[in-house]
Amino acid sequence: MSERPRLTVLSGPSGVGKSTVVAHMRKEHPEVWLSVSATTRKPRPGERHGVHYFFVTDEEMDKLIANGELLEWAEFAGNRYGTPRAAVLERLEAGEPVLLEIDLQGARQVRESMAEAQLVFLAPPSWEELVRRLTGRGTEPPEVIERRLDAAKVELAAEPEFDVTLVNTSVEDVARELLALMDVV
Ligand SMILES: Nc1nc2c(ncn2[C@@H]2O[C@H](COP(=O)(O)OP(=O)(O)O)[C@@H](O)[C@H]2O)c(=O)[nH]1
Ligand SMILES: Nc1ncnc2c1ncn2[C@@H]1O[C@H](COP(=O)(O)OP(=O)(O)O)[C@@H](O)[C@H]1O
Repeated sequence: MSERPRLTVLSGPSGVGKSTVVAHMRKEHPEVWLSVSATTRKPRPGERHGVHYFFVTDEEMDKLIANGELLEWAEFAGNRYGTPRAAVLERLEAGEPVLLEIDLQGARQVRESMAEAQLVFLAPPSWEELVRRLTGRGTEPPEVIERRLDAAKVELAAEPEFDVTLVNTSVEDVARELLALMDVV
């Protein structure tokens, strides 16, 4: 039996390329299960309920938290995000690799509650490139970008807390490295 951790957390600043890397990886390995988070953020064009996120109201999020239905949750740049607990535990019990794409505060909570989790930090090649990617994505207005860049400074400083750092220069390379860390290939 594999000794590798089965729960992998991918974190990194907004705009570094987490979603892009995960989408690339799952195109070739659809068997890799990614947890779908609940969020109070409004959907971006093209985002679908139940696929990218479960888009919930503030009241619904209050209930999920109060009922202990989230494995972890955090407020990020003015919205709340959380990982539904039941689906993750089901997959882990079935022995399947599980991937969470969550922020630094969430990663810290997972480390506390699941010591066997593997924490992976996705870093940008440079600060300038991070700004370029976040701005170039064109999904947020300037004041939201500013807020996310402030959060990015805190997240970049926390990189040493992670087990592994991958630098997102090439999406293909990072996707391959992540699969290897998850013991999928
Ligand atoms: N703690 C926590 N963070 C999450 C969760 N889902 C998403 N996030 C993080 O929230 C941050 C903002 O996500 P999002 O609004 O989709 O922006 P994007 O990452 O720039 O595309 C990112 O760092 C996500 O990884 C979750 O369930 N829990
Ligand atoms: N390795 C890369 N090289 C160049 N651009 C990238 C790379 N990875 C992602 N991007 C681009 O950067 C932007 C932010 O990526 P995204 O996956 O939305 O980031 P995140 O999920 O971390 O917020 C997108 O426009 C994406 O196409």
